[in-house]
Amino acid sequence: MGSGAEASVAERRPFPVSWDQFHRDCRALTWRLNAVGPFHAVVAITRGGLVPAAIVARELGLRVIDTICVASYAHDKQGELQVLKGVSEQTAALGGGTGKGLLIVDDLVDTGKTGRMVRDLLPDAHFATVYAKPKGKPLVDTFITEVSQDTWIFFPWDTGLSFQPPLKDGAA
Ligand SMILES: O=P(O)(O)OC[C@H]1O[C@H](OP(=O)(O)OP(=O)(O)O)[C@H](O)[C@@H]1O
Ligand code: HPA
Ligand SMILES: [Mg+2]
Repeated sequence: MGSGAEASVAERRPFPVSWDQFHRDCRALTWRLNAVGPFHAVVAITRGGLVPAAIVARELGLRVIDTICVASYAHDKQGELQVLKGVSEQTAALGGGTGKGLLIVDDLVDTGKTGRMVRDLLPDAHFATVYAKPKGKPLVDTFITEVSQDTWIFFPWDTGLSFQPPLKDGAA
């Protein structure tokens, strides 16, 4: 980097997360959220937020779950953020129009662009993510694990088991 250009996935530190680890981190997140709530509903930021939202909602006993559907990254490159769908009128009313008492969940904040957008839509909601990078951290109310900005998190739903060459054969 250094030229201002965004690093590709290959240039970043890989941080692979297993299903087990993700589940544990979501449960840890819920412990913190349980001390902050109660919440009327969970709002998942699609698509990555759907998985932690299901686990958090299960742990908190919440059954009203809505989505804000966004599109931005094409694999690792972030384009213009597009809101494809906002929360329903019913969910908006539960949050008094400003999101008070709503719990927004996403898998991570990176640059904070998505976080800023949801904060603009629902300024009084509580925004929680499982992972946070430094640039996005100020936008999140609660998170579990911070990773460096030059890290790329590989989520279990994006990855699969594959052969790893031994270290002595040149594996990183
Ligand atoms: O802080 P930011 O730089 O905005 O990046 C964080 C967002 O990027 C990823 O979603 P993505 O847009 O890749 O879509 P997906 O959830 O459908 O995978 C991730 O799930 C967050 O929502
Ligand atoms: O580190 C990341 N991993 C997966 N998806 C992402 N979207 C933005 N940053 C990341
Ligand atoms: Mg996402």
